[in-house]
This record gives sequence, structure tokens and C-alpha cells, in this order.
Amino acid sequence: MSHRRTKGIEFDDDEVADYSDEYAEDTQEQEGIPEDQVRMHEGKAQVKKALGSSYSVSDKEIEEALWHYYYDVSKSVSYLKNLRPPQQPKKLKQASRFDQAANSAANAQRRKPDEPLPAYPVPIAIGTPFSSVLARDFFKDTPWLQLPEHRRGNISLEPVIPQLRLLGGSSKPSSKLAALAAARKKKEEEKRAAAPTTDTSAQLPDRAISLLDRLGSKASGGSCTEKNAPLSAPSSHVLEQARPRPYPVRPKKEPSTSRLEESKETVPPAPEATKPEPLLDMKAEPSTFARIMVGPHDSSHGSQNRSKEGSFFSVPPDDVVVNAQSKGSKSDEPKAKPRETEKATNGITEAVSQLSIGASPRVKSKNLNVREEFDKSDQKKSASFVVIGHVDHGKSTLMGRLLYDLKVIDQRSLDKLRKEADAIGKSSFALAWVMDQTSEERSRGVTVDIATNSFETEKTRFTILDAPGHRDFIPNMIAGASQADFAILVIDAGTNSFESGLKGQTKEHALLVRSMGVQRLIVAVNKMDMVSWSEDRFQEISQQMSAFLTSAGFQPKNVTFVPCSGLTGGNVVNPPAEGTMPWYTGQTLVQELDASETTKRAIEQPLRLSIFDIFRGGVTNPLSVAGRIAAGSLQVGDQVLAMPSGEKATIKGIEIDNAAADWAVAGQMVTLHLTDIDPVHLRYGDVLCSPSNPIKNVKSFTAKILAFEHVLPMSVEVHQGRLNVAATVSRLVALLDKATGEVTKKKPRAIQPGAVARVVVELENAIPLEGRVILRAGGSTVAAGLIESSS
Ligand SMILES: Nc1nc2c(ncn2[C@@H]2O[C@H](COP(=O)(O)OP(=O)(O)OP(=O)(O)O)[C@@H](O)[C@H]2O)c(=O)[nH]1
Repeated sequence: MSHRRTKGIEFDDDEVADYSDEYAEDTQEQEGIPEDQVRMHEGKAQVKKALGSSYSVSDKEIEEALWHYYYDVSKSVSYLKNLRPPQQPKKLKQASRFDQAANSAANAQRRKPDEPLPAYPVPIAIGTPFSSVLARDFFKDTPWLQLPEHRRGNISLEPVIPQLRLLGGSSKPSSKLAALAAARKKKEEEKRAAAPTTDTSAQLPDRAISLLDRLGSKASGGSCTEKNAPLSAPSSHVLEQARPRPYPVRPKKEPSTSRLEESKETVPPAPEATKPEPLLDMKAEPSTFARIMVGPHDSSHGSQNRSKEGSFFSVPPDDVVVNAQSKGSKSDEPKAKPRETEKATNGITEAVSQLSIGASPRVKSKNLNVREEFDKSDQKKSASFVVIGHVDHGKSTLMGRLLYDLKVIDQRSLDKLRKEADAIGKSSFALAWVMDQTSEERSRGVTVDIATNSFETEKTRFTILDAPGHRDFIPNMIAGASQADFAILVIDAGTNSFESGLKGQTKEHALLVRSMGVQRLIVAVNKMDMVSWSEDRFQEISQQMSAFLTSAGFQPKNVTFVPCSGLTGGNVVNPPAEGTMPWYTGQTLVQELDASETTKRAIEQPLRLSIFDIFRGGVTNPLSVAGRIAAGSLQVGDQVLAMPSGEKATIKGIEIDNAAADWAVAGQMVTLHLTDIDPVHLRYGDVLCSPSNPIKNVKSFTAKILAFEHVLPMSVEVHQGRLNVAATVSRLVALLDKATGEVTKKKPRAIQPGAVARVVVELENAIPLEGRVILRAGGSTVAAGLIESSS
């Protein structure tokens, strides 16, 4: 079976012959066939009934849910319940007896003198203003107010001031020992006041009190730092070394412009000359280690407000430290000679600072001939495939099963997932959770982003790209498909499910992967257990899909159909159980995967790597990017150019399948550890390329497109891999002959679905683009195209 990725889209007649019909049919179907309308109507009524009046859910939301779950009422109901928690009727606060009495008294005052008193208990009059005088009058006869003078207590409330005990403590020493300590402390303070510069060693014996002092008091200026040297804040030098890195330590987040602001925020603002109130702040200062790891506390938030609120919330310790240090560093006074302990602290921090990430040595290149290295390596073949198909057809479950049966995940891990899935009533999703790992995906039972995993067979190392099936996440599916050598199209064989999928994303996904250059397709006819492993059903689906796939441009020899069940594991890794499919003589899904030929590697081409993922904040590798090398090769020490920013970076390390490598070539999924570049210059979808042969930033392009829907001069989104950018189809240049590509009509008014045409597209921002693009508008895919020229 040959599997070669072609560069150009040659739209043969048979590729597009039936588009018009298919799409005319689809459009009609999308609007809803009568059967659908009946199901929707009935479903809506049932959902409304099940939700009752305590859930405020609109008709549109109910319809969306029903559509999403194929009219499955129970799934829709549980989704909608999660979407909108029930509206709790607001409980009126029960008035206390006291309030009742007070209100009643107030009413009594409003009552005319001759009006009769209400019978006890006093009716509640909510909203009546409280009158303390009247309340007192009301209770004046009660016996517990008739206390003799000498028995009346005097309650005086002391202001709440935190005491200098570790856990607060009471205002007075509660034991003799505490009294002794307090007396000693007082003595010490007096001594200190009398001789502020006396030998500090005299203070050392009283460690406990000194600790309390440090906890409670942050005297500003150098004297505090000096006095408490062993536990004091690090010197300004240390602080300087421990400044936060220019980007926040948060892994796996897309860089954005706001990050610039974030990173600015993390640098503490110039400290104000605040005079902290002594002996009132209970907060311990961060340790030297914490400062080195995290950097100084951001004093820009809250401190001002808090200091206004009262003495308890005086300037936070970190601010005090920063203030003290800035004062210290600005001071013209000669600094006191550092004591031994200070010297030791500084020595350690200097040593640690030398280990800092910023001071990484230059990366040396081994200057390998990567082509030769690749040719002589006995590496296994590597291939990546994207798993596509309509929502809930069982993609994630199938991949979970495959990983489990290949022992990539163990029984214990699966048992744990089963338990977790049981706990939220989604037992059937346990296998899917092997792939779907975010809480949103798990609670909704829907894949949202591309999930990756890998496994090996005897011949090949595979990377799985599990794509979301839901129509809302098609951009993510496109991103996944752009990294794939071939695809598995999963189809639910269940009654009606296959048919619903055809109206949904089954066809759209197949068309998209084909438009993106994928030629090899394995069609997994899944959930065969639900149709009793019926040969007829399998044949029916295979025939219908074959016709469509051929019309979509797949060559029959590159398409294989495999009946299987992800849930039971039948014919995934292991052959089907005895007697289930005696009629089937073909291969298992894994055997089919293994038989797929990998794409020819474009090693000799200039480097192109589209960034699929960005990881920041690692200790040894603060900035890493992951993606598939589409063309070319790279090695440790290489300089790469990031586009569109045009910034250069150096490859500090390469990881392939979690193992370090010196080089990598086209077709491999790699993680690159980068240095010499600020992360703000990198985003998902950016392209790393060779500086000597860079990819162009494109603001407008002319493309040959295959229309899936009507194309007019219109706003669209241009997608390529993880990149997507707002754009406008500004000109319809010509209609082209599908077979020869020759112009059949210039300046058409519109392009019909299924037609091939040349159009000009203007992009909102210049981005690195070449090759194949997808045009989407209003949540649907309108065309796929090949860029012919750009500017
Ligand atoms: N009976 C049966 N049920 C299956 C099979 N495969 C999957 N399911 C069930 O189908 C439901 C959806 O499975 P998923 O694996 O989440 O489907 P998906 O296609 O990955 O869904 P999205 O990624 O959200 O598009 C789950 O309840 C599965 O247990 C199967 O072979 N047989």
C-alpha cells in the first residue's frame, strides 16, 4: 500500500464530481429532515418535563443539547442540569424572637392608643425599623433584667491587637514562665534603647524573644536587618539574583500580549518611603530559599489598602524587606561590616545564583551531518495519525482500549479511571479518559482539544492525535490533522448513529483531512457489539462510505475498513472473540496501522516546524516547544528563526518520545528546549524555520480552492495547523476546470459548492503561510485551498 503525501491538490473529476449533489443533500439535511424534527419536538417536551421548573434553560439550549446528544433525553437532561444549577427559591430569613418583639413594639408605637394589643406571640412585621428604646421597654418586666446593682457585671471590650505570640495568645502572660519571658524582654528592650549599637552578641542568648521580635516587628532601615541577621531578609544582592524571571512560572500556557504586562507586574514597584508600625505585623518573612525560588513578594497589590485599614494590617513583611533594602542600597552611609552569619548566607545565595537559569552557557553544536546520522541510525519508523469522526462515535474509547491492550497503560491506572468515572456516573467513559484528561472533557464526556499519546508496535513508533468530534472544536481537529501522516476515521455502527454522523462531522472530517494532504485512511467501523457484529451492517456502512470517500479524493487502495469495538476490545489489538465475527478475515486495527506506509520524509527541504504546544517555567528548561517537523532537520546548537516574530532562538536540547536526542528529522514529533529568545515572541502555530531559508510572513495570497459551500467575497478565517487568522476573500479571480485547472470563467459572482476556483484572500495580520489552508466561516468549513502565490 503506497502512502505518499502529494504537494499539490490535483482535483480530479472523481474527487469532486459529486460535491454539488452531496452538499445540496447535506444542506437540506442540516435543516432537519421531518424525522429529526419529530424527534426534536418530542425530545424537547421530555427534557422540559424532566427539568421541571427549577432549571432555567432556554428552548435553544435544549435543542442544542438534544442535537449534541442525538436526541438522547437523559444525556441532555444531565448536561443541562450541570449547565444551570437549579434556582433555589430565596428563603426569607426567619426573624428572631428578639426582632419580632422589637418590631411588634415599633408597631405598638404606631398604633393608636385605643387600638387593642395583638395577642401573643407577636406577629412578625418584616421590614419595620428596629428601635432599641422600644425593645428595652418591651423587656423591662422580664425577671432577668431585674438584677441588683451589686450583681451586675462590668464588661469592657479590649481592642483587638495581636499579641507577640506565635499563635496570637492572650494579652497577658498566662504562666509564670511567660511572665518571666515578658519581663526579660522588657529588660532587653530597655537595654537596647539605652545602647542601640552595643555588641549584638549580647542578644543571642535570648533567641525566643528575638524570634518574637522578628515576627512582630520589622523595624525599617538597616538596623533591623543587621540585628536579625541570621533570619533576616536576604541582601539586596540576593534579591537581585532572585528577581522573577521575565515571564511568570506557569507551564503550558499560550503566550499573549498580556503576558508582557504580567511579567511587568511581577517586578515590585519602587518602594514607597512607608514607615511601618513596629511590633504589629505577625507575618513571617519568606525564607531565603523561598525568595530564590519565587522571587520577592509583589508589593504592588493590597499593601496600601491594608495599611490604611488599621494597625493590624500594617505594611506586609515583604514590603518592609524591600523598603529596607532599597533604603539600604540607596543609603550613602557606610555599611556595617557584615558579620560571619551574613557572610555565610551571602555565600550560599551567591552560589545558588550562579546556578541560575539566566546564566546558561552557550549551546555547542556537534555539527553533525543529520542526513547521514539518520541513514545509519536503526531507528524504528515513526508515524503519527489523527483519529477523527463524529462526536461520541467512540474515538477516545477506541484509543484508550488500544493503549490498554498494548499495555501502555496498566490495569491499576484503568481501575482508578473506572472508579473516578463511576463516581460521576460516567462508567462507560473510563477508557475514553485515558485520552481525555481535562476535567471539562471528563465531566462533559466530550473531547475538546487534541489529546496525544504514543505507543510502539514491532515495526513503528506511533503518535496518536485524538481529535475532538464536536463541530465547535473543528479548529482543534484541523490543528491535529495538520500533524498527521494518516487518519483513522471512527464510525459508530449503531442504528441511526452512522446516519446521524453523516449529517454531522463524519463527512466534514474526512474532507478536511483529505484537503490537508492526508491520503491514507483507516475506517474503524466501531461499536460493532451494539449491532451484534452484523456483517450486513458492516457492509452497508463500508459501501456508503467508500462511495463518499472516493468522491472526496481518497484512492480506494488507500482506504481500509476494520470492524471493531473499542469498548469490548474486539478486533482492536486482539482478534475478535470466537464466534463473534466468523465472516471477517481481515486484519485487526493495530495490524492495519502497522501496515500503513509512513510518509516520505522531506529531510532535504528547509526546516519547517509548526509549534503545536508551548511549555514554560521548567527549572532546567524554562522554554520548550513541541511540534512535528514538517520538513528539514535540526540538531542541538542550531539557530532557528521563529515566524512571524522574526526572532532567533537556539536549540538547547531535543526530546523525542521523552528521550534526549542530538538531532531530529522531518516526520518526527519533537520537543525542543529553546534558549536565547524571550517567550513573548512565541505562540501556538508559529513556525520555526531555518534562518537561511525562512518562511515568508504573508498578508495576502492567491489560492486554488475547492469550495465546500458557496464562496462569495466574504469574511473568513484562514486555518493552517494551530494558526488561524481573520481574513477576507477579496476577489473571485476565476472558475477552474476540475481536471485540467484551466480557467473556465473569469470573475465569477459566486463559487458553487464542489467547484474549483482561484481566489484572492487578504489577511488581517501577516502570518507565516505556505501550502494548504482551510477557509472557515460562521462555524463551518467553506473551502480548502492551496496557496499559489503570496505577498
Ligand atoms: N457499546 C459500545 N459503546 C462504545 C464503544 N466505544 C465507545 N462507546 C461509548 O460511546 C460513548 C462515547 O465514547 P467516546 O470515546 O467519548 O467518543 P468520542 O468519539 O471520543 O467523543 P468526542 O471525542 O467527544 O467526539 C461512551 O459512552 C463510550 O463508552 C463501543 O465499541 N461499544
